[in-house]
Amino acid sequence: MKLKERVLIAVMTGLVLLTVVLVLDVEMHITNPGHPQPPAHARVQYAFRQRHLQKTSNGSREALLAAASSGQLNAINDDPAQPPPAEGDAFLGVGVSGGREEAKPTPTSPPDPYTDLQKLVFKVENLSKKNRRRRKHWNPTLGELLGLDLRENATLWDNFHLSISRDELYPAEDPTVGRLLQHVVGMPIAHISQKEGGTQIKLIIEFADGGHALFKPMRFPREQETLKNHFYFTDFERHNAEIAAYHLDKLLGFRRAVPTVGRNVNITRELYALAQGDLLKTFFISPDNNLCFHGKCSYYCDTAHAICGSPDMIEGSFAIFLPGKEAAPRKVWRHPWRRGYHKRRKAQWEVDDEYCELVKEVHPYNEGRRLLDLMDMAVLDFLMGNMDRHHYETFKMFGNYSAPLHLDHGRGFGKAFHDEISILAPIYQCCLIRHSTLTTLLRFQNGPQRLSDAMRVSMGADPLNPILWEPHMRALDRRVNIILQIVRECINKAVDPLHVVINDFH
Ligand SMILES: Nc1ncnc2c1ncn2[C@@H]1O[C@H](COP(=O)(O)OP(=O)(O)OP(=O)(O)O)[C@@H](O)[C@H]1O
Ligand SMILES: [Mn+2]
Repeated sequence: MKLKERVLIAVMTGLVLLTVVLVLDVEMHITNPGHPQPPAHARVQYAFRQRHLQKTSNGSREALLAAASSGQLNAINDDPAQPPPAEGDAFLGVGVSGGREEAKPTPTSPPDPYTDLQKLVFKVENLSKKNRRRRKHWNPTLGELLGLDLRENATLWDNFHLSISRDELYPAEDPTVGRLLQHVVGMPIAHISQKEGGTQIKLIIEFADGGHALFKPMRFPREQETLKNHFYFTDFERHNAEIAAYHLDKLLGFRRAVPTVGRNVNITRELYALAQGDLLKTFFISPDNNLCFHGKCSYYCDTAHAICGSPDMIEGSFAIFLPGKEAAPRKVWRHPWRRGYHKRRKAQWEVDDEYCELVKEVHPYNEGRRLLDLMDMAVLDFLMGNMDRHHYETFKMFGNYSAPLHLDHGRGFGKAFHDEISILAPIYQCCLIRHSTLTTLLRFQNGPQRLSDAMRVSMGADPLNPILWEPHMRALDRRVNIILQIVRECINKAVDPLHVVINDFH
């Protein structure tokens, strides 16, 4: 093509593009006659300035709330850039997840049904039926221990708190949790404050009805993986991991993770308008005109790592708050398989294959359910790739035979293509697994509903669905198989397989 022709084509293309832009512009004016909507970014700036002026001229809480209710701070509609929650069946469909869906590889060989493990599970079951000395299992609730009855008109919050039992945070079939999570998605926010302790920013949200939740904001899109040169202890927290972990823990039958739900938050109206003190000082408008904040904490609470809206809408996870520490104090335990939290130092369990023998000797792992609970925790953490299990907590009131709480999963689901086998160290070093957990894993291995299918259904109810990037879903199924392989190896080398698979009636 000659130069002259090329120039001509370029000019023509330019003209066509200009016409398209003009037509679109005219159309926008036609659809909004008389109500020229300022662009969303401009509205954010306006609201930010309003709040800033309010703060400097009159710092009183009343003035701020008045400003908020008068609409000055409510000038922003819900962000049109944020799509509405996906339809109920969207999670089943293909291609609805913004390109996250990928073609599933066809398996080359059928999955191993682990018939050897199935037979063993069956045997353990029969044996426990035979020597059924099954004393009535004592499983009190917080309500019972505190002497507080659940009245007819009890709030959903009270219902949840008082029904927490020694064995689990919520009963399997109870509708309260589902209702409470729905409630949290719609409830107006009344107060916010930063949660002290912990490394990354978290807000305590107080709702208009007095209930509380722990809010972790979104930092990255779902497909972003843990940065290659980051350790587990410098990894950024992921709000969607908190949500997914709740569903995973529930599907595994543990019910030890705090119920958590996703919600879109308007930073201007729901955070900035309510922020105070040091937190308020960290709000700013980014060069791209988005409303940001970073709060105060020991990791990533600075301008370079701010949480930014689009332009002021942001996703976050809302974990139902546990009962106050005054009413139901908790005990914090150091996890025996805690990692080094240091860029060079290793923990003892990483260099000592006999480490479990030491753990088995010490309280509270030398009796009761706790050692098996650590095996369950390893299953949960391995499935989501969580290496950040440094401590765990229990309710003091339930004593040493209570289930541990599964808290803090923000660093799960960071590497979809890497399976971190060392997370299973408690299992392969102790060669121990709870009978009910092994049964559940075999069920997911053999279907008809695989773990990823069950997760898809369960998380489909969340307003921020899809919660996980597809490769993480495939990782779940792959990792079920890995756990079963490791249990098989344990059984093959065990003197007595009945010392590996334990039925403790939980
Ligand atoms: N739902 C909840 N209700 C009440 N307290 C909670 C809840 N979730 C977490 N906490 C408390 O807040 C602490 C910090 O939360 P979390 O561990 O999620 O944050 P973090 O920044 O990851 O902390 P860390 O850096 O210590 O791992 C927890 O150890 C726990 O005691
Ligand atoms: Mn953490």
